[in-house]
Amino acid sequence: MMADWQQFYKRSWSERVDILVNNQQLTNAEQDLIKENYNYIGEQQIENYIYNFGVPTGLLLNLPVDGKKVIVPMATEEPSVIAAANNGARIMRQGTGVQTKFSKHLMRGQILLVHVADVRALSNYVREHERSLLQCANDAHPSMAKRGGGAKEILIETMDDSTVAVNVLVDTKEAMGANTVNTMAEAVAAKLRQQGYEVLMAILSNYGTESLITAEVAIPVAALATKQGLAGEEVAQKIALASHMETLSPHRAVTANKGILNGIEAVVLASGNDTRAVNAALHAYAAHDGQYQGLICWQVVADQLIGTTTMPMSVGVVGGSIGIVPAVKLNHHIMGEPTSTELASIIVATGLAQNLAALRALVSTGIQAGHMALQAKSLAVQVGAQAGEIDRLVAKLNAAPKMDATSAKKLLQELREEVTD
Ligand SMILES: CC(C)(COP(=O)([O-])OP(=O)([O-])OC[C@H]1O[C@@H](n2cnc3c(N)ncnc32)[C@H](O)[C@@H]1OP(=O)([O-])[O-])[C@@H](O)C(=O)NCCC(=O)NCCSC(=O)C[C@@](C)(O)CC(=O)[O-]
Ligand SMILES: NC(=O)C1=CN([C@@H]2O[C@H](COP(=O)(O)OP(=O)(O)OC[C@H]3O[C@@H](n4cnc5c(N)ncnc54)[C@H](O)[C@@H]3O)[C@@H](O)[C@H]2O)C=CC1
Repeated sequence: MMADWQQFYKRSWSERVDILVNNQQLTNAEQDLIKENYNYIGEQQIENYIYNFGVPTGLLLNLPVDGKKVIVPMATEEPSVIAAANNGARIMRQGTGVQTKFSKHLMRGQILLVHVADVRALSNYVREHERSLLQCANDAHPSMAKRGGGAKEILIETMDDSTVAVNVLVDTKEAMGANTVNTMAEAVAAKLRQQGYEVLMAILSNYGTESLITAEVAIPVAALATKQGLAGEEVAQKIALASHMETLSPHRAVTANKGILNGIEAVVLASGNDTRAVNAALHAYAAHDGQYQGLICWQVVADQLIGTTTMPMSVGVVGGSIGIVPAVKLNHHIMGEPTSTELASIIVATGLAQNLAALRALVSTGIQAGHMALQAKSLAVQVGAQAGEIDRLVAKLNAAPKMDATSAKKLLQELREEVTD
């Protein structure tokens, strides 16, 4: 059987599908699913391609960011995330909206040297030859310098007495820049090798400490009042307490950051950017003070709830899969063709909206009320409800004392019996 899979990657798509079907004994319905979701572009993007896995995409409406109200496509499989983001944006619109600022916007390429006999001599060499090393980086990808970007600065970082990172800081303009920076870093690595240095590797760092964005939003506390009768002032104070809790407990902070990522990752994915790169950077930054903490801080100042955050955010509006995938192009069009820094601002503002809605729910009704009401549709599908049955089953589930698969199955059965009666 293993023989079938050998050189799988060299087979045509239809041969690959046949091998899969035969070996895993796929049903006709499963085969149809694969065939219906074949996509020519997907086949060019990845290896051992079989089919495109769809992620539902919905809209976050009128996200208030830097004086604009942006329509933001979010790609996520999780119920209630998009409703919550809209809820957060609705509340934020009653305040200042989100204001964002980048201090600088550079990507770091690391050339990692080992067994350096004389760190000071290396340092002197790099300082004396900074201009030619930067030129070497820029010659490896000249178009970036032509558009005003390119390698700008070199930083030496001594890790121990024989291990050194030579960091090349690159302005990648509208691209996220991973491939560009890697190309430049490898060129500088070759030059350092010529000088006799032992280069272990040359690769960008996803920890975007030279690409930090800060964001702030102020909301009148009155805007946080709940339908259930909790006063806005009380909700605001509790949100601030919840935020403080994230500085005390990494267990709580990880969950809060997961909630922030509900929004951030959905926009990163819909915009064709690299979710793993953003995720890794955010988690590292959440621990930059020595203890893992929540990425967003909420405080009550006079009659306002103030949300602030600083996070690394390296995303692009060109490059990678962005220019290739029609749905990604569509999403950029829906957002109004943002620049790379505008997209970063939209992503961070979505994180703020998401976190605000989650914390407001957590400190008032609890998360399950809103979340489970929206989860009901997925549960209905899970237990086998057909298109014409879903809305009625959801209504029954929302009125039921329990919302789980057992009750959903029972209610679906009842619903079908009602119809046949
Ligand atoms: C679910 C809601 C929004 C209900 O909220 P609600 O107050 O019961 O609903 P509402 O009908 O009054 O609607 C309020 C607004 O929410 C939006 N909204 C409401 N419904 C929809 C919908 N169907 N589709 C799109 N938007 C919707 C919409 O903007 C609406 O305003 P309107 O336009 O009516 O003026 C609220 O309970 C909420 O925000 N909950 C938070 C849910 C959440 O965070 N879900 C993520 C999953 S849980 C998780 O993964 C993370 C977590 C929570 O663990 C993180 C953490 O611990 O920090
Ligand atoms: N550790 C990581 O994060 C890694 C990520 N990747 C992947 O790399 C890809 C991103 O790399 P990039 O270098 O961004 O993409 P890329 O390799 O497509 O390069 C961007 C291209 O766009 C061109 N360009 C056109 N107009 C531009 C403008 N206005 N500003 C900037 N560039 C412009 C550049 O010259 C360059 O050729 C993503 O697919 C990512 O998943 C790859 C390796 C490692």
